[in-house]
Amino acid sequence: MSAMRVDAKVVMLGKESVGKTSLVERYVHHRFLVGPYQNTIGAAFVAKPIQVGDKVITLGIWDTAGSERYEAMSRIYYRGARAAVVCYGKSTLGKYNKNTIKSKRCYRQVKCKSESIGAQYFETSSKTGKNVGKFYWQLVVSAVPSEAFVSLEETGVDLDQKKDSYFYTCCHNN
Ligand SMILES: Nc1nc2c(ncn2[C@@H]2O[C@H](COP(=O)(O)OP(=O)(O)OP(=O)(O)O)[C@@H](O)[C@H]2O)c(=O)[nH]1
Repeated sequence: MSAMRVDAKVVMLGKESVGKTSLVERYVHHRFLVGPYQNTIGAAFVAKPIQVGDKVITLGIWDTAGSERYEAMSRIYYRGARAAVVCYGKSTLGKYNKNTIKSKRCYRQVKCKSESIGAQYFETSSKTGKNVGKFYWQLVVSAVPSEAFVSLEETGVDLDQKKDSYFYTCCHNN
């Protein structure tokens, strides 16, 4: 059996229950799982083939467990990753009234933090699918090495977009 070729490894990070698995599920299986919340144990791997022009590119996604119990293990999954996605849950921030000063300050802090490290910032909803496609396309463009694309011009990939490999994603997990 031949080993699967992965063009780019990406890692999903973030605290427990912020919506990492749901974001992967929405993209890979086009679904939103309802029912009792099941926390990830250790980490889960999923390979997602993507058609880019006439070539298929494979994104290897490591969905790490958010529970502090697995924090030491998560570091193993960073190694060799071409992009890291730091997820945080809107419900974590939104437990305050959205318009309170405290809540607004939290939003601003996350955006400032992402800007300060040159990360790209997205707000997504795995339930409705809002912004998920856009977010992953940007992730693919940033993470997949240029040589893996057949012709960047043909596929419409803008090389200028290929500089940032850190992402902050606010998941609408409320
Ligand atoms: N309404 C809504 N709920 C969401 C969304 N994304 C996630 N959730 C819910 O938030 C809870 C946690 O989602 P998960 O995707 O399992 O979270 P996780 O970050 O993978 O959690 P760990 O595996 O513990 O690290 C689940 O009950 C989801 O149904 C979303 O976009 N909208």
